[in-house]
Amino acid sequence: MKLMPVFTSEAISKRVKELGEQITQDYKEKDLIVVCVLKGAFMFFADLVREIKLDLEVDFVRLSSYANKTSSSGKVVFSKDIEISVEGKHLLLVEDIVDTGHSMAYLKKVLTARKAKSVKICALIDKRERREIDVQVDYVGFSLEKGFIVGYGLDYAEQYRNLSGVFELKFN
Ligand SMILES: O=P(O)(O)OC[C@H]1O[C@H](OP(=O)(O)OP(=O)(O)O)[C@H](O)[C@@H]1O
Ligand code: HPA
Ligand SMILES: [Mg+2]
Repeated sequence: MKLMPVFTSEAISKRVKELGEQITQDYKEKDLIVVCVLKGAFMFFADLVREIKLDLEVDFVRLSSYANKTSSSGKVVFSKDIEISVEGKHLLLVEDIVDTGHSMAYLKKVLTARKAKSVKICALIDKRERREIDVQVDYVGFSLEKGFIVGYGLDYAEQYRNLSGVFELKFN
């Protein structure tokens, strides 16, 4: 296996700053909860919330997909739910990558049903090729057509999450 550089840590931090500025503008005077989708988003989330210059709350969710990783059946459940009551609050879901779209579609549906005032999605990477559900990614760090991506929180078999940059994993 080989790691091919895709985004350097410098490029990521520049983009995270821009996203933070945009989010800061959009959520002025609003009750905001920023939700980290574990585990992959932990690093992006930690950097992003520091670039959002607003009073906000943070919470964490973990989803587990019953699907095997190559062909998603779209079955998603919580393995850790958020703890803050979302009713009347604006939620920003922070993801590392949107791939088939099932995880975000599920989370958005469930949290909207709990009467959140709004539910938006911020993803470091919007990967288009395998999308199965049309889910709107409101804040996109980077768009990619395809490739298996690791680093900056993203894993392959739980490895590579601690890399500072983003890489494409080449299997041959
Ligand atoms: O758009 P989808 O096809 O639903 O896939 C995207 C999700 O899958 C990965 O999570 P994973 O289940 O690997 O958990 P992890 O974040 O703990 O690695 C990734 O981090 C996203 O959360
Ligand atoms: O490209 C990816 N990398 C890591 N995890 C993922 N989960 C869905 N797609 C990916
Ligand atoms: Mg993973």
